[in-house]
Amino acid sequence: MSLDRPLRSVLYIPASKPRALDKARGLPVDAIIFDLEDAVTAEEKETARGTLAEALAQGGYGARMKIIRINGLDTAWGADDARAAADMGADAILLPKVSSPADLDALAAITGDAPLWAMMETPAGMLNAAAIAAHPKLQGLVMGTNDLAKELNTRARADRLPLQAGLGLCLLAAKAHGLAIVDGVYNAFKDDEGLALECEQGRDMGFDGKTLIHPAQVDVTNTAYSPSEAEIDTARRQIEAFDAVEASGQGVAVVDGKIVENLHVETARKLIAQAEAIAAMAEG
Ligand SMILES: CC(C)(COP(=O)(O)OP(=O)(O)OC[C@H]1O[C@@H](n2cnc3c(N)ncnc32)[C@H](O)[C@@H]1OP(=O)(O)O)[C@@H](O)C(=O)NCCC(=O)NCCSC(=O)C[C@H](O)C(=O)O
Ligand SMILES: [Mg+2]
Repeated sequence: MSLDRPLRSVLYIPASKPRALDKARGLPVDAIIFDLEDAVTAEEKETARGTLAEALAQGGYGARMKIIRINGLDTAWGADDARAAADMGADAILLPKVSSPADLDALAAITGDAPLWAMMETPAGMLNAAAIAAHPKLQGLVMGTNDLAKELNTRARADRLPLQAGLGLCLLAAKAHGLAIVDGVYNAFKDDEGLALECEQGRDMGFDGKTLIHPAQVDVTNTAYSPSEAEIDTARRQIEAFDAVEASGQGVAVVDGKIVENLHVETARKLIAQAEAIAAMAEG
């Protein structure tokens, strides 16, 4: 069920803010999370639902993936959000604070066949990541690193050492079940250097992209999560070299002093496909 679309930049937009909802129509993001949860005050929850329904009915979001984050089903708004979201024509519905597959069962009982995504941001969610990722309606995981840090009572560190166990468990669960997985937000939205470092760490770890809170974070993130020219060049040379040795009956090529086997060629082909998908996305 792996998604073949780019998910480098996944921008949260408070569903209560018409100006931000409009601005996103022109931003080069791969996906949008229309947020009814934490970015919306209790007083605005009901009206935000209507504002979002209007914005989505109006359209204009192009090829960007449209994900609606509802409130938890244990809140006063969750069930109504879920019913409304199922009718808004989004690509997925995102449930916050998923701690077990039963949370997704409860949502699916309301939303029927709609594809689901899960926020991974509780200690129980980390421990149950494999069972959550196996849910038949689930297509993607979003790391909620702010909530996770709060629950774990960690202190913020640039290397995110206190979060690594949780990030790793969720990555393993997503990969084992062919799900998309995007990293948590970087709160200091004016700090491009810190964001670039965190993106690089996330990409090295295997995330498909990063969630964002402000338009100023989009370009840094898209660049960090796109294959570079050097990576594309190496991938092409690996494919060519392997094709050549294979034609002569051998199974191992050497490129830049490193061996290239079948599995490396698979990775290289995936990287080229990713670059092509990004180019197609840019063309709209
Ligand atoms: C962080 C902000 C409150 C800053 O808002 P503001 O001061 O209005 O920013 P700017 O004046 O710099 O905005 C410039 C223009 O950009 C538009 N804008 C701002 N943010 C967004 C956005 N997210 N999407 C689209 N457009 C946006 C403004 O409207 C301005 O437009 P214009 O006037 O036309 O030039 C604000 O950025 C914000 O609210 N961000 C979202 C915060 C949010 O979504 N939080 C919840 C998600 S994070 C989370 O929950 C993580 C997870 O659950 C966890 O546990 O980790
Ligand atoms: Mg959260």
